[in-house]
Amino acid sequence: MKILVINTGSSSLKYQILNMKDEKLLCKGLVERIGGKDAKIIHKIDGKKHEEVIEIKDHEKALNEVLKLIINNEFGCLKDIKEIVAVGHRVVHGGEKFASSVLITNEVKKALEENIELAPLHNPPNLLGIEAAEKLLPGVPMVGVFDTAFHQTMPPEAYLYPIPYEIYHKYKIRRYGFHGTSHRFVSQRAAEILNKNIKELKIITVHLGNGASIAAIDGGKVIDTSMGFTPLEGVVMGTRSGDIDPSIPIYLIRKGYTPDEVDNILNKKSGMYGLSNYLSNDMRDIREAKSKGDEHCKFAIDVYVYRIAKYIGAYATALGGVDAIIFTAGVGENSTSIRRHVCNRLKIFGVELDQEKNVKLNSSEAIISSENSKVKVLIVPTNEELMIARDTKDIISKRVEA
Ligand SMILES: Nc1ncnc2c1ncn2[C@@H]1O[C@H](COP(=O)(O)OP(=O)(O)O)[C@@H](O)[C@H]1O
Ligand SMILES: CC(=O)OP(=O)(O)O
Ligand SMILES: [Mg+2]
Repeated sequence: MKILVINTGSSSLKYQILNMKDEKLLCKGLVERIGGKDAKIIHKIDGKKHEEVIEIKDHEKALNEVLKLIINNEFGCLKDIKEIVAVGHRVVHGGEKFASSVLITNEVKKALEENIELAPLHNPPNLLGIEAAEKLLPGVPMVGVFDTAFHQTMPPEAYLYPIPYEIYHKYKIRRYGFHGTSHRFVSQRAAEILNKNIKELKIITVHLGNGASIAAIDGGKVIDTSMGFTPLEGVVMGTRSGDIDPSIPIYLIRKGYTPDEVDNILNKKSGMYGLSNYLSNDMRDIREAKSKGDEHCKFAIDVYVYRIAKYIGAYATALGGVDAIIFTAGVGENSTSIRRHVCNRLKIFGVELDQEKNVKLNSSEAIISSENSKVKVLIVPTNEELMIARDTKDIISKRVEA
């Protein structure tokens, strides 16, 4: 059973083909700079990389190029596109409607369109990806897997903002939470690694990618998470501010900035990029500059770490204890120093890293706390695509049975 997984951004499309008989990854890739004359396709199969730079005007053309590569004699992983039995799509905002993955129907698409306003950066490209796949793979069932779904178990005390109810009801302004597919994958995997029933575990998952979020998971269910109404709230991210005083945007607008300009500053020019004085949004560049004495980059890392530790402290309280802390995504999986700095601030909870394991087992799936640590600390590489493929397989199998 071969499944195509698609994750579309506003100017990018990531894809994977998995054989769900044994969950083997057959090929994967990324199209960047969709909409431009110099779009780039990076396609990988069996550790080999194939790159193309061509003009790609929209998501449909991008997917068309991807499908051509997938069946290419030299770089492909399928003989015929008809081998794809289903497509799983990452959809960022499912609103209050979707607490689990669904077969995509016209009604589901309508509901997604209604959610566009809630996630203007993420949902429109997700819909474009669905429409492109429907056109190019007619009749193939499609499944939507929502970033928000895993967080739908949050209690009202965590998802309600202290603003008038009429605003919540009228505009659906509440905490939704994102990266749910990743938090779900790594928490379940951590329970397996620890050889424990997830129902007995209090876990804090720390997803530090370009976007970043933290979740408090009690017995397998999310009770709180740091992203909110949109993926802008919470910890410091690559280019997003995370938590700030809500008066700041109002103040800037009164000073003459337009709402779009403020939106652009907070989503694209803030976070590590803003704090590093526009050096980079990439932790590797910031670390390097810090080691050469760049002050802005030193502060950027200090703020980044401090805020992550603050959230973990708050979530340990929310959970009434913590058994395991899981680091995942680009920074969480690959930055030994960020994990070290964060854990150094968590000694009050009995967190103790095994410094040697933290370095030696970097980027792999591993327990990196010391024998004496009261809290287990793990690195679990995330795999949102595998989770999406699993959900897609489950849903279409049920559909065939019914
Ligand atoms: N070796 C590394 N050390 C530190 N940070 C890294 C390393 N490799 C990747 N990263 C960070 O991970 C980020 C990308 O994370 P990723 O989870 O792939 O993000 P996204 O899925 O949001 O694009 C990069 O911007 C970079 O900051
Ligand atoms: C929801 C979100 O922030 O996703 P990403 O990290 O892919 O930008
Ligand atoms: Mg990601």
